Amino acid sequence: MQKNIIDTKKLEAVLKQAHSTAESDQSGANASYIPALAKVPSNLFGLTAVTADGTVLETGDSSYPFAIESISKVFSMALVMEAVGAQEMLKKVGADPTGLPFNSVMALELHRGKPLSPLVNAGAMATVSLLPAANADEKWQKILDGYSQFAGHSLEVMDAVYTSEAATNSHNKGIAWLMSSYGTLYDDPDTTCDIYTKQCSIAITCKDLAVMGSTLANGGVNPITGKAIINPEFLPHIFAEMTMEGLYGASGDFAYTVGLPGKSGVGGGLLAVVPGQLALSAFSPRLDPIGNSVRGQKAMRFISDALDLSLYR
Ligand SMILES: NC(=O)CC[C@H](N)C(=O)O
Repeated sequence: MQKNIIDTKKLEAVLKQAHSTAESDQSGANASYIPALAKVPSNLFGLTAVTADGTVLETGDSSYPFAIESISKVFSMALVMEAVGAQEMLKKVGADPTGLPFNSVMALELHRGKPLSPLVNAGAMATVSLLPAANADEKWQKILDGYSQFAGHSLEVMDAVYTSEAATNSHNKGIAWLMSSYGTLYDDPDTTCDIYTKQCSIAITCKDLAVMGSTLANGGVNPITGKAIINPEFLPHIFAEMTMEGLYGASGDFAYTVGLPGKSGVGGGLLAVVPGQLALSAFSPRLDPIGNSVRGQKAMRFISDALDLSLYR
């Protein structure tokens, strides 16, 4: 694929400026509906950029492990498209914003159980349910291996987060069962919700996240390991969906101000991708009311402005 590699000296300087600009913002709060996430030190803040030719630039707390949470939805979407194709994803899960919170039951009710997007909880569980596997263990292994390939090394579940989330995920279980009642979930609801919960509990660092994103930026080839992880034909669908629903009710705001496909997680992670060029990641646990990292969004806005990265220019 055509690469247009950015000036890394400039990128490094901008990353540092973005960090010091966004750092003063102490607004927002850790996610508290998952008790383990409430305990993460709120003041942590890391930023990383990985270019499509594998240069890694980091600043702040970029090697602190945190839970991937909803950013996982992007990588499960990729793995499942690889297995069942883009048309099947579109037909069974959808590709539209819900206009409602990420765990909205009403969004499902309004569309006869169709989740609309693989990037909301319902759609992410539908996505997991579509992954072909002989049993739950094999399915989980496929997901964990797939994410590890994106990151370029073996990833692991954060047990404290998984235990905490599994003990408090009755709302997600309800969503899985509701989809099952509509015929829009394609595997056992409890098993599917459990695998989804586990995928959300995978530990990553800011650097891991930017490497995972750079694999998307680099035509599906991990620029660090050189391994082809995903067929490039799926990338435009992933980027489109990240743009439409990656930050839920703030996706439009993010497209308007940053102009890049993005994805947030309630663990405080945020990913943005410049196709063909680089991926940017942020980690800062304080979230806005929608569930997106406050400093992460601020930093991405700063970097996009400074380097003129919006895809809509
Ligand atoms: N937006 C998020 O990161 C939500 C993920 C979280 N695991 C949940 O299901 O609620």
